Amino acid sequence: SLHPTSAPGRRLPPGPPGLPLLGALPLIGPAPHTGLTALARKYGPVMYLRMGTCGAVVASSPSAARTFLKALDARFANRPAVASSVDITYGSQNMVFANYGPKWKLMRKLASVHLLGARALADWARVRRDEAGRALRGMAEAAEAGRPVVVPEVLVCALANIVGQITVSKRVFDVQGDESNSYKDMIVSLLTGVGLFNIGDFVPALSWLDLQGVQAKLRRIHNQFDGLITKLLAEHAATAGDRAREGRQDFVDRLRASKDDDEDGQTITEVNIKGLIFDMFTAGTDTSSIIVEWAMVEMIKNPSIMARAQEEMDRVVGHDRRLEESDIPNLPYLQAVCKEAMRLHPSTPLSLPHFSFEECEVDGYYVPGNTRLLINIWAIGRDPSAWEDPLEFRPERFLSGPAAKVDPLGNYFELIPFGAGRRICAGKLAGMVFVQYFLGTLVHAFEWRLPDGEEKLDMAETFGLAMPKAVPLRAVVTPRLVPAAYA
Ligand code: HEM
Repeated sequence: SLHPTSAPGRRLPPGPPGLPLLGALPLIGPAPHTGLTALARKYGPVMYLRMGTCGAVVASSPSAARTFLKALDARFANRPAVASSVDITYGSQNMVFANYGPKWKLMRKLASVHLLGARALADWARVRRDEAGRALRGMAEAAEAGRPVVVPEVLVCALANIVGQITVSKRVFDVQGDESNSYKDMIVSLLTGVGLFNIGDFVPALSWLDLQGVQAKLRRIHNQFDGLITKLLAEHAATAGDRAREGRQDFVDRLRASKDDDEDGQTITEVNIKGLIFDMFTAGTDTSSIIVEWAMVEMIKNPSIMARAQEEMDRVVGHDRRLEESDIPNLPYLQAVCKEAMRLHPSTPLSLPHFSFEECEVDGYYVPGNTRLLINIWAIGRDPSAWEDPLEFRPERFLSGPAAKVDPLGNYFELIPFGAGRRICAGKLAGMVFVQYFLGTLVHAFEWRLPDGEEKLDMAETFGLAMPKAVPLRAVVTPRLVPAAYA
């Protein structure tokens, strides 16, 4: 049998019985993070679910996450082979879906050295500042014209332009002429595609129920996205001379230059380069935007939190200039708001799926080989035994008391928006900067209110891989700084 429950001494972790063919899938429901949270209340923080042909363990408490992402980290450091990874990520030749091995290690190292590590991040601060400035100008224009701003659109545009510039020296949302729309469309369908294909990662039931439609969409998105990357790379090659003259290398230039740097006999291929560009656009834009959007929603809902954040900024930054990244260390309340948004609204509520090829023992239970691991980051952030009044948005909890020492970077298992262990988010430092800098900039530069007649905030979540607000936040903004700060 695929599930050797009856073997002596092989007791699986507790879990729901489920149906013969689908296993526990029908019990999870359309919003898997909440469905799995409800199941964990019944079966405990380490659960085993039979799902079709492949079982899954689900970790739903800080200590269960520690068990899997610390003690058993290496064993579970692979990714399951799912339709999405095969169809959309060049057969898992990117970083996000690569199994734990020397090629993954090399891609992670190169991404850290050239793009995402602390030094590389400091190198391209200018790009972030420039894009934040453009976003501010666009919003100030909307304010003048009496138009509401759509927060996730502003953010995704800025973040995709940042990622485009640092990877291939291109502002993907700002191409002149006819090309502009097709770039935009491709990026947008790519981003919605992320949600789409990842439903299948976690809940094969959904792709099982709509198998044909999903597969067809996946292939369409892959072709569109591959077309975009191919085009970006062709333009990149055509402009290589200009960049060489200006001494300005982007990520792809640096990857190409490192091609002879074999590590364990590994070489970065052209397909790996495409896969890495794919990773940066998909993993690097929506994730940060979602957290900033939810933080804005919570602050508009709780005016006293908005007021306290603005007070702090007015004291530290003033009204004569816009907020800079160098101000962030002096803005502890802003930092606390970001942590609280990451706790209640983690952008990937079930992280990314991990996978173990080999069997192992967990807390005296037997976990078979070829098992997926799901970490319910969403449930962990709301765990009542780890958090006081877990459902309340209260940034103050990070200023004093037991949570004051907690950071979200994988060191404290009660707050792991980026995951933890060796597969922790490769862009966690970039994600922190994006969230703090863009949220800070938006809150410092404008007063916020909901459009007339739309004063009721809809808090519904959508679930794909990522968890955006179901209804994008639209708001009316009024500048609160001197005009020169928006120039
Ligand atoms: C606040 C923003 C972000 C959040 C909350 C976030 C969250 C996550 C999570 C939960 C994972 C899965 C960890 C695991 O498998 O255990 C992940 C993986 C990853 N993230 Fe992020 N992320 C963010 C921003 C970024 C950015 C800005 C980039 C790059 C530009 C990025 C690149 C990646 C990559 C490449 C992986 C795969 C790592 C691997 O498989 O080894 N992320 N992220």
